[in-house]
Amino acid sequence: MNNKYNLRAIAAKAIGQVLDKGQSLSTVLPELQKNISDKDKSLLQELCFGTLRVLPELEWYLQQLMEKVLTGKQRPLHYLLMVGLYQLLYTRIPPHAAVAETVNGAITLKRPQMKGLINGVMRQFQRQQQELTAQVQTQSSRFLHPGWLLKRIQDAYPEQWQQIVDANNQKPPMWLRVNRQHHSRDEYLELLQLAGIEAVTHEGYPDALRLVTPCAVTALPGFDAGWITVQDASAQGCTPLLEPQNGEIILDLCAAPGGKTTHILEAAPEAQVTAVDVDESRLKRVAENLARLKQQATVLCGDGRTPETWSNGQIYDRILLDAPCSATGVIRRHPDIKWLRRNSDIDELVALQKQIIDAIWPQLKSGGTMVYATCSILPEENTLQINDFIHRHSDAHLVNIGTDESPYRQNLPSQDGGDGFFYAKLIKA
Ligand SMILES: C[S@@+](CC[C@H](N)C(=O)[O-])C[C@H]1O[C@@H](n2cnc3c(N)ncnc32)[C@H](O)[C@@H]1O
Repeated sequence: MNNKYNLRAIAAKAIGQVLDKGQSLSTVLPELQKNISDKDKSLLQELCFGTLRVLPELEWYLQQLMEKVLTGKQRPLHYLLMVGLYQLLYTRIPPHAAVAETVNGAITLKRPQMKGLINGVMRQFQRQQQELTAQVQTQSSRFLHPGWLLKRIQDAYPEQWQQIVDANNQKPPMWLRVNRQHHSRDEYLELLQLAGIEAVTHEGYPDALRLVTPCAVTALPGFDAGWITVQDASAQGCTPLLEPQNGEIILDLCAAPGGKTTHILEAAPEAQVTAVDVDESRLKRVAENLARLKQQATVLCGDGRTPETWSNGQIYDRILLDAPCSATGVIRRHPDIKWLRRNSDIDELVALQKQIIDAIWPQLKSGGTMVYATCSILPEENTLQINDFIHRHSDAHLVNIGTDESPYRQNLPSQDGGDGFFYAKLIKA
């Protein structure tokens, strides 16, 4: 046992902050990861992301194993038990170590008197594991999604919903975007091979490489020098559709943390790019990403609904609007989304997207291109949103980037492919 800290107790705290306080794991984890070793950081991440990924399953086991689930002041121990069961089910940690560390977590959580209970529940689970894991397969909790979201996915994709849910429940692949200012994708693939790192290409995304086994960025050749960026393949689809050209004035609206700003500048280094986002703290990451890639852009804090407050009347040649959305296409990367989002959020997000796209459209020049993108798979935020926009704007012409059936492109998450993502391309008359 580590005397300095107990990782299971830290994971239980993180899960409590997500479920009880509505905070995202990406906000909570950096603070809790301070003062722990790099090796332990990755185990902590695995425990937190993994537990939140399979939460309904763990909840169901605890309901079977305990007469009354722990509430109130004892609630952190409920989360500790979840972390404990997750280890037994989904990690290679030897079961005796998983049990011992979880039991010790009760001391760190200042409930030493509960050690016996934790030990008892964990051991009972071990005894009944086979039976319980078979039974859970007959429960709706096996889909690992909240009921409202499952229903929305089923309604929107009656044929494909099961595939989508399966993909959401997987661990995400790690995709890289090769900076073509330094190397072609195939040159970088060779550098990876020389470093003993296996990767594969994607036929739809010319700059993308998927690592067969995810690894730390520090192990990747030239990460600090900006040779590559970690970015999902689908997110890499925006820039080729935007077709940025050197010398053009381009707006990247809703830009933080800058994944697409930097891609635009890799494709058109002489473009004048303005990156705007409403969230000041997220904008710091845009500046950091630009610095790592040695790129220049104007970075502004502003609300997309009120461009008159920050744009100075500027008219743009091209606009990328990567709209705030439900993030239902990236659940495998952020499993906490399933427990942070509410059904009522969707209507609010649809209203916000509508306000932003309506407000920014007048800032696009005649003949200019706008790409509207989301990492959502819900039609309300995507096809229906843009259909509605086109009906209200006679000067908006849709470019067919999809199929004979639909002019849009809707990617669904897939195990070896990209995240769920939507793109629409509009030209202004
Ligand atoms: C999908 S994320 C953007 C990801 C980013 N484009 C990238 O590639 O790294 C959506 C962003 O919209 C921003 N946002 C939300 N509401 C906004 C608003 N009213 N005006 C401008 N930005 C907003 C959020 O702060 C968030 O950073």
